[in-house]
Amino acid sequence: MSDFKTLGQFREQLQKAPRADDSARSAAKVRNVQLTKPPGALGRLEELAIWYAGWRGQARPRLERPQVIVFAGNHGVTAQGVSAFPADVTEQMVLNFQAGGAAINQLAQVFGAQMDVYALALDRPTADFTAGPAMDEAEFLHAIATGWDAVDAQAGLLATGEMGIGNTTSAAAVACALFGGNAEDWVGRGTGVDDAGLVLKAKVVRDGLSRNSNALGDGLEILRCLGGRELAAMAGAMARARVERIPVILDGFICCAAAACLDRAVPGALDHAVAGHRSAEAAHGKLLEKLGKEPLLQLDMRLGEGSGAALAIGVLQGAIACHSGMATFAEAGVSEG
Ligand SMILES: O=C(O)c1ccc[n+]([C@@H]2O[C@H](COP(=O)([O-])O)[C@@H](O)[C@H]2O)c1
Ligand SMILES: Cc1cc2nc[nH]c2cc1C
Repeated sequence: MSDFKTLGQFREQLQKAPRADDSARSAAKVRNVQLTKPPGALGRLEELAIWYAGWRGQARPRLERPQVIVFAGNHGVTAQGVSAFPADVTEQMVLNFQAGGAAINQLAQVFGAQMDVYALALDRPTADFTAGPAMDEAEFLHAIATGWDAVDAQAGLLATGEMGIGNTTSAAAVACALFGGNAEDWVGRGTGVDDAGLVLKAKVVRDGLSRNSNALGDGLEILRCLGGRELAAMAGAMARARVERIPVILDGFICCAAAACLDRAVPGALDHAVAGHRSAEAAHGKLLEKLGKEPLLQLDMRLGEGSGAALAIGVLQGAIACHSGMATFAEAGVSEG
């Protein structure tokens, strides 16, 4: 169980988290070149399997017990009309997740993942960040701790997803605070706002940054002041996974904005994470570039919920199955080139 009394304690856990196992990684590399295929013929699957082997500390790993966690939160900033959908949809979708009716339920099931859903104080939206910080420190720490505790320490993989009407505005503000540029560079259509909605979102992001200008020097402060509970919980879950050496697959724009705050707070904090997909949200590609992560999939999805990350579980399963299951040239009696 987490017992963070201060943000400093959380940061400290992340700073002292273990790194990947270099000897398992090296052994996996040696195995990779012996497998019955032309060198490099499995493309990015090869590096993916080696990355996974390093984090799990096994040269010939199996992917067992993948976990998908969906965190839901409500945002005070929705009162400004930044989403194409009403804020009530957050709670309605949580009921849908719990009943098994959402896209993420189907995808988690297809890839054999356990799926957990956490609704964070939906009846108490965060404060509108154009008027002040979205969360106070206690609320923020509580959301981080919820994410931290939600991770199954026995899981072999974590995919983090979210649900929160208004959260593409929050994520755009976070990204703009972290990486600079104009608000227009970071806002997108989210659930489907029109051109006027885009203009409004950019103004809201600008207002949020100027109202919280004293917070912009630190990744965790940016997440507290401009993020939301579901973003904080995703960051908490990713941090816990890092401590447990559980590899992570990142989802869309909102998930990556939360992740970027961790990376800013503790450089290298995302070394155990790969980008599951590039979503259709306008600035997701740019955010992934800032993170130095090449997405595994690009299917024009813009759902959130962890759906892109869940699909990428299948890619990782394929990579690991080949790496660990294939015969070597020597075993199969196949001539090397
Ligand atoms: O994952 C993405 O890149 C993504 C892009 C656009 C929208 N979403 C989802 O849509 C919701 C936020 O959209 P909005 O328009 O209410 O800000 C939230 O529940 C997200 O899961 C997610
Ligand atoms: C229906 C609906 C489902 C979602 N899932 C994630 N974000 C969402 C937003 C809406 C509006």
